[in-house]
Amino acid sequence: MIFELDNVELYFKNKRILNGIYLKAETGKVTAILGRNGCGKSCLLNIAFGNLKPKYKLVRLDNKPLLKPLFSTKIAKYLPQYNFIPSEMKLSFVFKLYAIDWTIFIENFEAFAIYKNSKFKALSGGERRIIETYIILKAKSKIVFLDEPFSHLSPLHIETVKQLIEEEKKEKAIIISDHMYQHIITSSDIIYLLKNGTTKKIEKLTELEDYKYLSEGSLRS
Ligand SMILES: Nc1ncnc2c1ncn2[C@@H]1O[C@H](COP(=O)(O)OP(=O)(O)OP(=O)(O)O)[C@@H](O)[C@H]1O
Repeated sequence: MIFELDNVELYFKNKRILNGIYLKAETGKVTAILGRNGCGKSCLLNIAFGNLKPKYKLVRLDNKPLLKPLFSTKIAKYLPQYNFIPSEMKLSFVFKLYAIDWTIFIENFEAFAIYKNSKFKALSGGERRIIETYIILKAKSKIVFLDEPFSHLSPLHIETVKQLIEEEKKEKAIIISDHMYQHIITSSDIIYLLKNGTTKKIEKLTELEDYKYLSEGSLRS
């Protein structure tokens, strides 16, 4: 599947946040969006998913315009920055709801075995993030949006999530945004930099320094 987002213009009051956006993601690839705080990455993901209505936008799936919100097609899953699982919900129920195998999850995340009958609120911030990221990555879909999946995770868990992304991308188009640029660089196939409201496709990593997203020499360290 090929997902394209084109011609986006987003304003809040009179402030222009996004203009001249183009983004393409496809099955088998991880497409990343990098950019400074407040540049509009979350807005862009929300627009792509259909949660946020801008002044203009064009979404194409396999070259055909999509005229309804992407979420209504049920082919996409979206991990927001905030927790989306109700705090009173038991983990066993969450896994049943999304038709995800608890046993396989425990093979990857042994320490979570004790939580099967716990409520979501009993977990730490990072543990909640792992559950939500795992569910969004593993649930049935063709397109996955991940807004900051690495934040709050310890290094080993980041590596496990990166492996999951690598496995799931075989059957899905994955679009990811995160500030942990080293992890983005190692786990993505295509990178867009969001700057001054527009996307720039990064052909060489040094462009991240040229466009002042990274300070000079960051890529050498
Ligand atoms: N509902 C809203 N009303 C007004 N302004 C908003 C609203 N949502 C976002 N903004 C503004 O739009 C801009 C982009 O916000 P967004 O959350 O997309 O940034 P971001 O790149 O995801 O930032 P971060 O990396 O810090 O999470 C910011 O200047 C923000 O203040």
